[in-house]
Amino acid sequence: MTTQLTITRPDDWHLHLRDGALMASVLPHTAREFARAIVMPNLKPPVSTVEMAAAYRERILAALPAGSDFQPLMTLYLTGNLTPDEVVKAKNSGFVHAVKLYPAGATTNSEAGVAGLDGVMPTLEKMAEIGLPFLVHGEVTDPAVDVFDREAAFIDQVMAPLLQRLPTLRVVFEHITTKQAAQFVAEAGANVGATITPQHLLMNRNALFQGGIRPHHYCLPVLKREEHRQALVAAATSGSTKFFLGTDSAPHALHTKEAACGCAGIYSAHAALAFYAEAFDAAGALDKLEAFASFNGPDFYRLPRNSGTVTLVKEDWTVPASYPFGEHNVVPLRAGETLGWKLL
Ligand SMILES: NC(=O)N[C@@H](CC(=O)O)C(=O)O
Ligand SMILES: [Zn+2]
Ligand SMILES: [Zn+2]
Repeated sequence: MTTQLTITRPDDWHLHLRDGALMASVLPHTAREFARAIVMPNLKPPVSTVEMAAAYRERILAALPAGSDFQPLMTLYLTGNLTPDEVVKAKNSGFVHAVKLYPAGATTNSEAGVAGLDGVMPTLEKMAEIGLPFLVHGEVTDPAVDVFDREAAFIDQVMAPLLQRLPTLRVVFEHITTKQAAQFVAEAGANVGATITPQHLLMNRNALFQGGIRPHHYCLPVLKREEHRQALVAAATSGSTKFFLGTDSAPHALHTKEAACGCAGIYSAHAALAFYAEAFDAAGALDKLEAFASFNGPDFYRLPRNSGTVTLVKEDWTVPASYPFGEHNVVPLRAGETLGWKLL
């Protein structure tokens, strides 16, 4: 039985850091586990220009714990105003690594997103030309589509037509949650990859209603049936280079989760690698964790792999009931429960 695992220093390819005092509270968790992270731009107002991304990056760097060499990799929020010139500027900046699609109304702070892709085709064409990755929250927003079917519908209605139109566009299908998405990505060209979160590897939708309603298990895309969880585990542990680590750690203050209309987002940054180790261990695939966590992401983004290592040990520890989050608190995934893996 494996009791200790040393891997190349990993990165988180999908992270919400928020801003200000909230960011300062959660940033140390990510900086302890990861060398770099793709920082999502869904602030209010959204990070929609290179100038805004530069300023946000400076705020993150200023909030890092002393001695940390963590590097935030910035992204731009796709609004109807993002021009082809601005994506060229982004690519040339060296610190903006992608553009993010939030279909309007699909998720937290998506109001500024686009309703469809027709109006932004010149911008997407420019991205395909210069090789700037397009990160996609892949859910349709049509209220007539069942919430559990919105990702599968997105593949047929948006993702497949987009790639037919722009076959060389580099696309990351973010936080995939279904067997349809796993299969689509596996069968697509080398320009298409996907991130997978810890919660979608560890839980199915029963976790939303385990003995009562569980707001801290609610995220978007919402947890799916067990068959989908199994397909995601199979994809992550398959050895395919198309799938990589992206926690989608998305902190919300306790009172906004435990509410009549609670926010979507699961906080996992406090124990991200422990969660992935648990999922890969359960699948008997710990030997596949390093490529998923530390190689496939940088290779897709055409960035160097990290040097240095981190070590995980099979050792019980108890997750706190909450962590400070600015002047509030955030309830982490598995709050008050025991985890079997620990980052040294
Ligand atoms: N995943 C979530 O449930 N929430 C994310 C937004 C997102 O990634 O869709 C957030 O910013 O809170
Ligand atoms: Zn999303
Ligand atoms: Zn996200």
